[in-house]
Amino acid sequence: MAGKGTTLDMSLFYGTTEQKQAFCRDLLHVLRTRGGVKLQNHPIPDKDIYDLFSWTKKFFELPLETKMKAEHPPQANPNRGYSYVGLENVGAIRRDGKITRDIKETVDFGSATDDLVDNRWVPEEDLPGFRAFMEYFYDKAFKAELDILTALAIALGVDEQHLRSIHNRAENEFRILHYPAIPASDLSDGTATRIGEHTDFGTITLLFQDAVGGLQVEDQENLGTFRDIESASPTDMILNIGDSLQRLTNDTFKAATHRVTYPPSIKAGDGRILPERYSVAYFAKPNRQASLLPLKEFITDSTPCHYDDVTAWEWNNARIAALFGM
Ligand SMILES: O=C(O)CCC(=O)C(=O)O
Ligand SMILES: [Fe+2]
Repeated sequence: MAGKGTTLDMSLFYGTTEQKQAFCRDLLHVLRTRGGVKLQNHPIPDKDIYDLFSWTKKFFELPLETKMKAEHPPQANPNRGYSYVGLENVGAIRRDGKITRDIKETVDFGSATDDLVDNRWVPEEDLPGFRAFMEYFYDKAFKAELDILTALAIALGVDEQHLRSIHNRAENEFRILHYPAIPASDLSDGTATRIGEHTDFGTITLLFQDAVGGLQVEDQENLGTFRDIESASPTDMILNIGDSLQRLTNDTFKAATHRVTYPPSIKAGDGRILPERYSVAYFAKPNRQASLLPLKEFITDSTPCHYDDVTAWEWNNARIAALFGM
């Protein structure tokens, strides 16, 4: 297998025909068994990712009243703008009905050319250059997304053009996250965490994290077992499968449950402070009007269709409403 374990070298995708085939095959294998994969030498330049983290930090370091100028509405839609600690609780979607608070603050963005909802920005003079950089990065991530979708289409033997065409409007969501420093003991009774267990709603998520750690993904071959995903560098791209790809592939891919908790080196009883953590997630989604009915390649006599027909937008809205306790 090319690459080590859960890390793959995406430059192979741009190499010879054999290298490209091997990369696609390995990508499929790791995603199906582990639920997530780390990509190195992917098409987003390292400098852009270092700049992304530096802008992210600058945003969250603004005074609260400045950040609130770009406030996320108190309800799920439109999912745009700044959510202060406590506004959104991913754990609210737990099946047992209990709420676990997420100790995080976030900003959600969409495409700059989205014709349905506008982004919410702090005034340019409060953080000059932030908006231009975020719009630039959104585009870079979109191009990387299309190449990864092509690789998945090749690996799965599905129509590459079709998969790309149902993602061609870039109706994606992009989020920067800051987990403030907190005493490890705050997480010990289960009423609070960094981000509760969940699956993402879209097709694939491209995730970047700093060196703090704490991200865990459920192993697809040992459900209930979560593996720590650590990045050698913030430029590592962590790729997860979301609900929409599970539906489109009729459960060939399962959406990977993940969460963020203590870094591996810190335990609840340590009396230590969890250092602050920054991460960035790019949620690639099908076009809002695209059907999430499984693709024809995944429906056979022995594997009937597992899902009803819903549009990507209907699915997104049903899932996101739960995060705001609606
Ligand atoms: O912070 C992270 O590493 C994960 C964030 C995440 O899972 C999300 O925002 O959906
Ligand atoms: Fe997530």
